[in-house]
This record gives sequence, structure tokens and C-alpha cells, in this order.
Amino acid sequence: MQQEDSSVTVFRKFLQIRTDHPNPDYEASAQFLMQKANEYGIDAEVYRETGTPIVIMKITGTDPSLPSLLLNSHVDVVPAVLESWNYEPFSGYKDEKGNIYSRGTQDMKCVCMQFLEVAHRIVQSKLKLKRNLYLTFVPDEEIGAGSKGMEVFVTHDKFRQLNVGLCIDEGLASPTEEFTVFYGERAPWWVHITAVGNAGHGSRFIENTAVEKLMRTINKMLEFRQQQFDSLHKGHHECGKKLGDVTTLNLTVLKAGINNGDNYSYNVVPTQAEAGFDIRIPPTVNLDEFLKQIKEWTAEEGLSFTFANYTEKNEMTHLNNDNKWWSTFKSSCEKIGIKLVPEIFPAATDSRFIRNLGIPAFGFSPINNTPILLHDHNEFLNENTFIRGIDIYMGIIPSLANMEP
Ligand SMILES: CSCC[C@H](NC(C)=O)C(=O)O
Ligand SMILES: [Zn+2]
Ligand SMILES: [Zn+2]
Repeated sequence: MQQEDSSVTVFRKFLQIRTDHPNPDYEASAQFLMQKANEYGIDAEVYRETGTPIVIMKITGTDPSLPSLLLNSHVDVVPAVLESWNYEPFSGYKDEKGNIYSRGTQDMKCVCMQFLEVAHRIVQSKLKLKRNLYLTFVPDEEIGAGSKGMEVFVTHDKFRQLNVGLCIDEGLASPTEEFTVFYGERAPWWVHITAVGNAGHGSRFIENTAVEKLMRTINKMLEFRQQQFDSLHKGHHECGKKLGDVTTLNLTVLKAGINNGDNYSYNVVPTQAEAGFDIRIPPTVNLDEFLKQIKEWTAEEGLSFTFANYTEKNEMTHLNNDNKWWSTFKSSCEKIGIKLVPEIFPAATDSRFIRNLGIPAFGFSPINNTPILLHDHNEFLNENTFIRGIDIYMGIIPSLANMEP
């Protein structure tokens, strides 16, 4: 049997560290990363001021005054429902085809380890880079409000001191030969609507009930959802709209009725009813206008709303030729013969916090010919795709870090 590539062995060990929510073991992952950095001769520290450990690695450039290149990855992963997996999801199991099954194989422990291997190769080969190269391994990407990851880190002086010129973070697997690169994301707005209305006996015609009011607003919002759905699916083929180009809106929370623990009071018309929506808005949509739209939808007396997740800003990275980071990224991909398809990321990653500071960021995971299985059961990555990903990053990262000012 062929000897396993050492980078794959390290990757499989990292997959075994339990950084799954709701109780990610960030100390164990920080310890693992620090030990690897030490072994590979990479400068590293654990930054703790945000409340959870962030591992920062650094390769000093020949001109440290230039804006740096940041490789950011999150170390946390979403939970895995054991019964739905064919293999134990935190075992780093590899089958005879070289497919590695574990939570985080795509999202995004692969990229964590590929960045680490790139740093290793740069140090090992004594390759000199013009700009400082930083690697940050952050917690809490997978949760919304209350996270102690990138959202908080970008507000610290420590982050400002990195003087980041460009950030590379996660993208998505691509099922085809082509690779996707993300230059923006949709803003995640989680809207919680509360309706209050008249109560009374369930046998009577009660007017202006909370549920009625809530249903009217829900119907308006679902009508908008249908328009967006149609513009994605029924548009001209040439338009080639992708999920990231339209607004999605899903009713994900619904709550009403007098609940008595194990039963409901069916004959009591409740005074309150609530609905929660996960709305994702493309960066081309004016967020002030969209807020007005939500206010209109909820204008009826007795309705109010709050945000469980909100952002008033949603910057994107412009992919024109004036953006030297982009032209360098693109030309280095051309040089190694990989085809890029630029898209808007349909969900949210840490890149949004970077872009909202006015710093360009690309979401790029070097995974092609692989089904998109992030957050899904039986998430896997083939070892050869993983190894090739390191080579692909080696074709891109040094060029970016050597980019002329
Ligand atoms: C708003 S914080 C939640 C972030 C999460 N990210 C991914 C990639 O699933 C999401 O988009 O739902
Ligand atoms: Zn992720
Ligand atoms: Zn994720």
C-alpha cells in the first residue's frame, strides 16, 4: 500500500479535534496549530483578547511596510447527526478511493490545513516574499450573534496592526471542473415579526386577531419570495442568474397558540403570534430601501419586528482590472491552468467583516469535481483533491504576497 502524504495525515488528525458546536474545543485546536507551527518553523502566537483563542501565524516579508496578505480560516464546524453518517463524523475516516469523510472536510478544516502546508512549504524552501503573510485561525464563524470570532477580532488594534491588503477565506466546493471564487456575499437579515391582536373564545368570530395580521404580512413576504424565485428560474438563460444574485426569503420560525406544556388551548384565540424569516440580500440591493420594504410589509397596526441578525453594510470586492489583487489572482490561476467562475456567496462567511472594513477579500476553496456538502451528512473530500489544493494555493499565494505596490 502506498504511503499516505504527510499533509493528509495532519489533515485527518485535525478533523479528529472536536471543534463542533455547541461546545467547540478551541483550546485543543489552538494547541494542535501551535505545535504544528513550532514543528514547521513558523512564527505563531495565540491571541486571547476576544475571549476565545485565535492562532496567528506570520511569515515576515522583505518589505513589511506593504499591506499584507491574510489567509483566514475558521476552526469551528457545525454539529453532525451521528445516525445519518456512514462513518463516525469525527474520525478522519478514509475509504479505499481516498475519500475522507468527516465534519469539516469541506467547511473548512481542509483550507486551514492547506494554508498551514503552504506556510510550511514557503518556510522550508526559504522562499522570500515581499509582503508579510499572515495566517489566522479563528473561532465562532458558524454562529450568528454573540460570536467571539472574526466579527470581534476586526475591531481590535491587533487586527489593524496586521495591515491587511487582501484576505483569502473559504469558498465552496464545485461539482464541475471549474472553480468558484467569491467576491461578495448576501447580507443575512434574520427578521422576527410579532403580531398582537384581539383574544377571545375560539367559537366566535373574533376580528383583528394576531394570527390574521401575521398571515397578511407573511403572504406579502411570500409573494415577494415567489417573484425572486421566478427571476432566478424563469429569467432568460443568457442572464445566467445564480442564487447569490437574488434575494431569498424563508419562513423558518412560526409561533402562536396557548401552549400548556403537552397540549394547546384550541379554543382560545391567542393575543400574540410570531414569525421569523431568514432573508439573504445580494450586495447590489440598497439595504436602506430594503429596510423600508420590510417596514411597509409590517406597517399594519399591531405588527412590529426586530432583527435577530442584521447588517447595515454589505461591501463587495470589485473585480475590475484596477484591482491588482484580482488581476494577480486571476493571472496566477490562468498560469496553473485552472478556470475560475466569479460569484456572490449565497450564505455568510467571515469575509463580510473584512470587506465591510473596505479591505478586499476572495472566498476560494480549491475544491473541484466534488459535490457541495458543507453542513450536510457524509461531508467528504478526496485526498488527491486536498493535495492538489495545496499546489493550487502555492500557485496563487506567493504571487499575491509578492505583488508590486
Ligand atoms: C449569520 S451568521 C451564520 C453564518 C452561516 N454561514 C454559513 C457558511 O453557513 C450562514 O450563512 O447562515
Ligand atoms: Zn465555513
Ligand atoms: Zn459552515
